[in-house]
Amino acid sequence: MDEWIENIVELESNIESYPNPGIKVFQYGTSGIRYNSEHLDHVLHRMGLLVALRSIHLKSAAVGLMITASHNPRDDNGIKLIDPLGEMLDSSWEVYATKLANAHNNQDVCAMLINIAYENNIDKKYIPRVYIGRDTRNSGKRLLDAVLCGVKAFNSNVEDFGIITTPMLHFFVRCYNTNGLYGQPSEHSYYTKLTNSFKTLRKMASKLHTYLIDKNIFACLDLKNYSPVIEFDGANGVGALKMKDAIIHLEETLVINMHNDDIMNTEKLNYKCGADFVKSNQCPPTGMTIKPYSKYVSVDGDADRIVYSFVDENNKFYLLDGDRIATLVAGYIKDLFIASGLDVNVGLVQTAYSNGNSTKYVTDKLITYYKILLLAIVYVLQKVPVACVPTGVKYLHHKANDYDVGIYFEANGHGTILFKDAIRELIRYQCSIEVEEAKSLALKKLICIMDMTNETVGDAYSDMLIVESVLCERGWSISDWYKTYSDLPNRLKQVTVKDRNTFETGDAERICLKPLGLQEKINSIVLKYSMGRSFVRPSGTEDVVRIYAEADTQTNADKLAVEVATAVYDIADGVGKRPE
Ligand SMILES: CC(=O)N[C@H]1[C@@H](OP(=O)(O)O)O[C@H](CO)[C@@H](O)[C@@H]1O
Ligand SMILES: [Mg+2]
Repeated sequence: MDEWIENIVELESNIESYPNPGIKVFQYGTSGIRYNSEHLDHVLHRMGLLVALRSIHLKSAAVGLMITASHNPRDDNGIKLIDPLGEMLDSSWEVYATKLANAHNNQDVCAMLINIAYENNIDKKYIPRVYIGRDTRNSGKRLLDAVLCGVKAFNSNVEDFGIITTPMLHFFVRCYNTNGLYGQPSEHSYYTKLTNSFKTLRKMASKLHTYLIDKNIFACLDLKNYSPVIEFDGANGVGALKMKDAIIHLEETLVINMHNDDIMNTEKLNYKCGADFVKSNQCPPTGMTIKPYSKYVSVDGDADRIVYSFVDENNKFYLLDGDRIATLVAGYIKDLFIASGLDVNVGLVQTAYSNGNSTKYVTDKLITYYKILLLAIVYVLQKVPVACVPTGVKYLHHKANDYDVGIYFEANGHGTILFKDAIRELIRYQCSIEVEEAKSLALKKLICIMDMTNETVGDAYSDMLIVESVLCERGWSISDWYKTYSDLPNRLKQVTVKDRNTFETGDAERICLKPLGLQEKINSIVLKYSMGRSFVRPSGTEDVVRIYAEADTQTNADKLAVEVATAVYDIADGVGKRPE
C-alpha cells in the first residue's frame, strides 16, 4: 500500500487536469460507457488510469481501450475495455470503472485507485502496456488525449493504433499476449491471417479454377446460384475505411461494391444506414440504389456487427440477421465434423431476441451424428444444443465456452465461433495424419474456418468471410439462404418509464419478476395470439424498457407488441405518450 502512496502528489496533479463536471451518472454496462462526447473527457481520462492499473495487475499483459460509441449517433462516444485474451473486461473491474467514472473529486479518484491496488494486491513493479484504438468520430482525437494523460500517470508503454475497428483491437491484444501464436498485433497480420484462410478455403470449395472475367461476372461453373458480388454498406464509418484495405488482400475472390463509405463527413456516421439501422427498422440502408436480389451487407459504426439483406422483384425486404448467420454457420460446421469423422460437441448460444423459428430450425433440423462402433456401425442422432442467455455479448461468449465448438450470435448481428484449445489441436493433429481424402479435406476446411474466425469478439469482416465461404460451398444465392426457414413475424418496441431499475427479470430475461403483476398480464395477453411470444426487459444501454413480440402474422406481432407495451406503461409508471 505504501509504495502506491509514495506517488500520490504526482497522481493527484494528473487527475486535476480532468475534473468531473457532475452532469451525469455513468454506468459501465453491456458495452462499456457511452454518452454525448462533450461530457466524456474526465471519464476517458479515468479509464486511462484504470486500464493502466489493470495491466499492472495482470503483470504487464497488454490491455485494450477502444474509443467508440459503435452504432450510436455521431455526437456520442464511449469506451470499451479489453482483457488480455481479447475478451470483454472482467465484470469485477466493470464495477471499478463505474465507480471511478462517477467519483466526485480528485481525492476520491486517487483513493479509489489506491484501494483497487490494495484490494487486488497489485505489485507496482510491473510496467503497464496499453493498446488503444478509436473509430472515425470527430471527438475521438480529443478523447484520446484524455486517455493518454491517464495512461501516462503510470508510465505505461502505450501503443496507439489510430483509427481501427473494435474487433481489430481485440485481435491485437490477444496476439501480443499469446506471443504471436494468434498472429501479430498489426493490421497486416490481421488481414493476411483472416483473408489467406478464406482464399485457401475458396480454392478447396471449388474444383474448378474460379476467375473474374470483369468486375461483375464471376465465371465458375460449379458455384450454382452463388454470387461473389457484395453491395457493402459501411455505415460511413471505420468499417468502410477498413474494407477498402481488405479488398486489396481479397484480390479477385470477392467483388465488393462500396457504399456509405464517406468517412470524411462524420455527420453521416450511422445515419439511416449500417447494421443497426437495417435491423431495427427492418428496411434497406439509404445512401445506395437497391436492386432486386443483390446481396447487401451492412456493418455498424465500429464494425463488430454485420447483417445481410435483399429485396425481391416487388421490393419486399428480407433480413438475414445474427440468427441466420448462426444457423448457417452451425449447419456448415456440423457437416464438416461429420465428414471429418471427429466426435465434437457443437453448440449454439442465443438470447431471448432470437427468432423462435431460428431456434426451432436448429433444434429440429441440425442434427449431429455420433458414430459409435459396436459390432456394426450405429448412428445415434443428437440435436445441436441451443442455450439461451441474457442480452450482452459477454454472457453469450461465456456460455459458448461450455461447448467444444460454441457458436454465438445476438440477433442484431454480433457474434463469433469459439473453438476449445484441445479441439483446435485435435483438428490440426488429425489433419496431419489423416489418409482418407474426404476426411482430410473436411479437416483442412475446418482449419481454414478456425483461422478466418476472430474468436475474441464479433467481427463483421471475419463473419462476412465465413458467411461467404459457406454460401459459396453450398452454391446458394442470398434468397436460397433465406429459404432455409421463415422467420416468425416480430416487433421490437420500447417504452420509457419512471425508473427502469425497478424491473427484474429471470430465466435469461424471458420472465419479468418485477414489477409484480406484469408477467401475469403479459401471459394473459400472449394467450390471445397464435404462436405468440413476448417478453420485456430494461435496456442496459438506454433509458428505456424494451418489448419484444412475435406471432403468426406481422399484424398480430405488432398488436401483441402494442398490448404488452401498454401493460408496461400502465403498470410501471410510463412516461410520455401511451403506446398505440
Ligand atoms: C435488443 C438489442 O439489440 N439489444 C442490444 C443493446 O442492448 P440493450 O441492453 O438492449 O440496450 O446493445 C447491446 C450492446 O451493443 C447489445 O449487446 C444488445 O444486443
Ligand atoms: Mg458495434
